Amino acid sequence: MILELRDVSYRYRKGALAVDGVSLGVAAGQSVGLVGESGSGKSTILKLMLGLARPASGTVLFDGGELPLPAPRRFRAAVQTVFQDPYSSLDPRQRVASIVAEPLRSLGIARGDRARALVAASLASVGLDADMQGRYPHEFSGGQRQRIAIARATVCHPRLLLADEPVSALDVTTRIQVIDLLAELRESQGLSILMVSHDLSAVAALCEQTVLLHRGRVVESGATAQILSVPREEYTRRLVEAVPRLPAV
Ligand SMILES: Nc1ncnc2c1ncn2[C@@H]1O[C@H](COP(=O)(O)OP(=O)(O)OP(=O)(O)O)[C@@H](O)[C@H]1O
Repeated sequence: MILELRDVSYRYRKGALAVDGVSLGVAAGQSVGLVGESGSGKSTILKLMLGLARPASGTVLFDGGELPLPAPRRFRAAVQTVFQDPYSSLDPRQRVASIVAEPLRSLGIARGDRARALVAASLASVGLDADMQGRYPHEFSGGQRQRIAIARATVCHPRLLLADEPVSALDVTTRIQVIDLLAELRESQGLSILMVSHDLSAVAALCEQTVLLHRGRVVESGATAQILSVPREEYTRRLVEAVPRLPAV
């Protein structure tokens, strides 16, 4: 496993358990969807996986060893993130080239010509022209902004991408394009993906494995196709029924 939670629990101050004995992991080459209704604990699990919160009990493992906090550089080079809102996640004062180069700078991976070449390659891999590098985020649509965010997250060739509702803020057509792009990067770069979503159809289109959360607990996990075709839990059935039209898995 690249990243794994083992029997992890977490409680916000004065609150009930937001994450209650959760075990899940992403192995090399795997794509996992983390699905659940609002408040089920998805964001908290992402924080725990990123080393941004310390579990009350249980262990977060990176490459089989306990993840030290703060997360070390080798973790940050291996695990990158894409967030839901492509409008707030890109610094409006920076040009695209500088935004995409950020992980190369902060992780000390590359500078100068080498960095420029990596940025150009990363933009090409998400379908953006090299001449867009000098522009600012406000000049782009939501879908293009999410492509820029994905270029930034993959410029340092991470092994695992944690995507937090990456298509929820996009319209339906753009959603499909961004999911297709993530699937393409998974194939071409051998990228593992953990996608958090409340939308089972997005998960069905990208993730072979699904983990279903309800009130901080895992209620189902396994092959996505299996979970969608034979939902065992009433909660899963409700989520499946809430999806208007599922693409073929
Ligand atoms: N900062 C916080 N302080 C106290 N309680 C919190 C905090 N953040 C989340 N919670 C609680 O923890 C539980 C899990 O929330 P979490 O945000 O992880 O769920 P989620 O599945 O990501 O929801 P959403 O889809 O709405 O983002 C909820 O009961 C929530 O109210």
